[in-house]
Amino acid sequence: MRIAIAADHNGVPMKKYLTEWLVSQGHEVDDRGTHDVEVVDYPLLCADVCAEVVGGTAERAIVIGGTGGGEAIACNKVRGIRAGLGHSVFLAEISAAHNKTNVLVLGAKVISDQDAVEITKTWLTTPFKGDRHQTRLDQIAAMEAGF
Ligand SMILES: O=P(O)(O)OC[C@H]1O[C@@H](O)[C@H](O)[C@@H]1O
Repeated sequence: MRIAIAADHNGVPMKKYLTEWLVSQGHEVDDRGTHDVEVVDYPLLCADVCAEVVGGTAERAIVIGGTGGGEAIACNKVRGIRAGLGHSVFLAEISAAHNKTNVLVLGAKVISDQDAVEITKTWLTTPFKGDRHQTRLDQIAAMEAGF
């Protein structure tokens, strides 16, 4: 899978760890930064990777922040993006199965690097359930179009 990844200054080590794992699993990873601990503004990073997903150069994106809270808000402002916080394997499973998220948001201050791998593995491999969940996604898409 083609995956775009970004992290703010809080998530750089986790991004490196997760990217190495993703590549070891055969994924094509586009690392959009940031690359050091200098403080950056996460909305710009979110906009960048979300544009990749919406534009089709990446199938999915992963964004890592401190908690991920701000990143989730920012990503969900982009038309066509469904971003979900992945603070546990259960959340990641529901995020994929119910919400068909195309962006996974992680918090480097909330979970460990090893947790991030397990959460990402679940998110990438859990199929969308469709059915009533598709109805809700359609309703969300209609909201997005209307506002
Ligand atoms: O590290 P600072 O700049 O204080 O705060 C940024 C973090 O605040 C949260 O919304 C985000 O998860 C982001 O990573």
